[in-house]
Amino acid sequence: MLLGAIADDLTGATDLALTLSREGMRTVQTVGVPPADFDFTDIDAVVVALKSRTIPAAEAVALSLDALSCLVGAGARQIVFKYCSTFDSTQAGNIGPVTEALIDALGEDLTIVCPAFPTNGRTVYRGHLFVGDQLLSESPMKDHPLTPMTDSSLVRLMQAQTRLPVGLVTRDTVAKGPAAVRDAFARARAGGQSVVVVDAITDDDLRVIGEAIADLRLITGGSGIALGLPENFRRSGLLDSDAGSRRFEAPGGRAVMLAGSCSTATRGQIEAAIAAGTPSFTIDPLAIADGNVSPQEIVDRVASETDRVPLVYSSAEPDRVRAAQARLGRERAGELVEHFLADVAVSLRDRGFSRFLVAGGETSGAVVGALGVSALLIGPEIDPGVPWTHSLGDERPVALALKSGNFGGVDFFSKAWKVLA
Ligand SMILES: Nc1ncnc2c1ncn2[C@@H]1O[C@H](COP(=O)(O)OP(=O)(O)O)[C@@H](O)[C@H]1O
Ligand SMILES: O=C(O)[C@@H](O)C(=O)COP(=O)(O)O
Repeated sequence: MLLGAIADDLTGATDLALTLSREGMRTVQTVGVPPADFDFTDIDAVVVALKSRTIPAAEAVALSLDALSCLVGAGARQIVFKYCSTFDSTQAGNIGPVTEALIDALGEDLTIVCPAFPTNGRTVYRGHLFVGDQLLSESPMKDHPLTPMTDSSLVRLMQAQTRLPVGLVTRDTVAKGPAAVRDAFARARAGGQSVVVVDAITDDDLRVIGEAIADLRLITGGSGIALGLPENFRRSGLLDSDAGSRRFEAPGGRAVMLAGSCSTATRGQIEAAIAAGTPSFTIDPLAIADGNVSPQEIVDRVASETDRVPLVYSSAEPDRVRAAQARLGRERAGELVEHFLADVAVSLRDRGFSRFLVAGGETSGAVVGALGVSALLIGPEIDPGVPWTHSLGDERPVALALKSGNFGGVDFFSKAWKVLA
């Protein structure tokens, strides 16, 4: 085992695991901290998926430290703390507190912050995070149900969450190459900074940074920051370039799509799927709270759709989300939907469904947790950042496409099934 990663949500973990496997590392994703008897043989990278993005900071720290000690115990030479490419967090955390705990535990004096993922339009320039052509704070992320992002300055966002002094390495330096970036790190250290935001607007920038961070034991960022890491291990003779990946065999069986993401991208994908004739069932947190809809009722309706892959969704536009939250509270509204969709998934699996497409990071965490999946093998990419996966070590294996809310083209809900066919 060379590289260990701790991801703050499930879809984020899958995104990172896809990058690492595409760059030639034999990668396994675990759901939660692997058990003591987990077999790390023939694995180059392990990505531990937590559900720690929006839980209380102290719990996120404790879980992340557990994951760290497991990964370091298994031999990981480098640790990546993976968070969202849109820096999803609140002033209380959890990116700052977790980074601080990991840097302390590893006894390191410097780490970087780099959520850039240029392929999906996330770029960092002069420390400001862009989503496509918009600043983060002007992007649809300003209306996220759990982590509305209202600032775009990564230095300010990070500094609000940590007592560690935060600095910045700008694109001008990155453009000069890895040695210049390493010099900038040395200057940051000398100036007492232990966290530096690093600009990146292209994959080439990420590969330059990747080379410059070869000796950092802790790296924090989005999946893009992992682009250049496998090459470091190859260069130092630790990673076998011929290591074959394990065969991906998705179980056959009935399929369903479950969406709890309210992102603009997911809502567009739902609209396109419905327009194309997908049987769909919408659920609403207020209806769940009032007992006006039950998982069993939805399961019966889904099971009766035998011609096309049905879609169950709670996704709604910001006004409706705000109305539900005003009555139920932000957390309860989210939990009601997550539990509902998780119950639907479990009942469908009991009825023989074995292929699940889930939209939304928190939603995926809830569904996969309820299905009792403990590890995932990464399969073919559907769209950037989203692969098919299948469960490992399960008596009733399932195929899972776990879509980050913001990812995927407008035809994602039909393309996914073509990729699996
Ligand atoms: N109609 C709704 N009203 C309020 N909250 C909702 C609604 N639908 C879904 N949610 C909640 O919004 C959150 C969406 O987060 P997540 O699943 O991570 O999606 P994304 O990947 O887009 O961030 C979940 O907690 C989900 O349960
Ligand atoms: O980095 C990203 O954007 C994703 O990998 C990610 O973390 C997804 O989170 P959700 O949007 O909550 O699914």
